[in-house]
Amino acid sequence: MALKLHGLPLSTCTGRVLTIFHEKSLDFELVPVNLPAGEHKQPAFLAKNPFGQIPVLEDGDLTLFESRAITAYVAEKFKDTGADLIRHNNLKEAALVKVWTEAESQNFNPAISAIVFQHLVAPIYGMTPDQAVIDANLEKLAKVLDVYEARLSSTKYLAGDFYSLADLNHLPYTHYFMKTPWASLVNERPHVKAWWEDISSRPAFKKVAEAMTMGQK
Ligand SMILES: N[C@@H](CCC(=O)N[C@@H](CSO)C(=O)NCC(=O)O)C(=O)O
Repeated sequence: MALKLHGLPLSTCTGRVLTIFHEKSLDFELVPVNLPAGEHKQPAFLAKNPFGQIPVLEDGDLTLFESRAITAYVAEKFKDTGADLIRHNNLKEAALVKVWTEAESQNFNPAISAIVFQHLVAPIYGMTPDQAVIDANLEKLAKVLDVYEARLSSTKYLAGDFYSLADLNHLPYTHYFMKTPWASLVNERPHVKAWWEDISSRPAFKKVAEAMTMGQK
């Protein structure tokens, strides 16, 4: 068993890696990390990821952290297995996958992750959601989704007319966002809505989504 993933099934960033594992039908071992007990801040885990966060992937003597770097590694290593997620035979398509993968990390993620944290995660830790933070990030997310709506009116997926790593990296946070009172931000944009329904209905993600609940239905 070469692939050992340290994380939790309900974790968004762990979910990115679990999703590509299923897209490629890879064997792997999921090693739970006890976040409530602070295991991820202990020396043994910090030796794997000095930033003290999940997920971490161990593949033989290679240890990786940062979920998007991990999904890119898996997509490259297993580029001839299962779905082609990085378009390695087409330089232009591969470049557009990189553009929209960065767009997720740099523009989409900061806004959506703040909303999901405040609304779903903070209460788990006994904290009151900060509505001002939510409102500010809803405004940012709306602007990002306007860009997505325009893009998706000309291509089926973000990088082109093919599903790619760029779409995959969006799945976990959007899954939780759709459980918040602001799912209309996606649903009121027809191309974004159709894109979300398409990518979230892929069998690989449906398997992962089953475990992605934070107490709510
Ligand atoms: N940029 C990194 C973020 C990892 C992260 O936030 N991990 C969270 C759980 S993800 O839901 C985490 O480990 N939180 C605990 C903490 O930060 O202390 C990545 O993409 O891997």
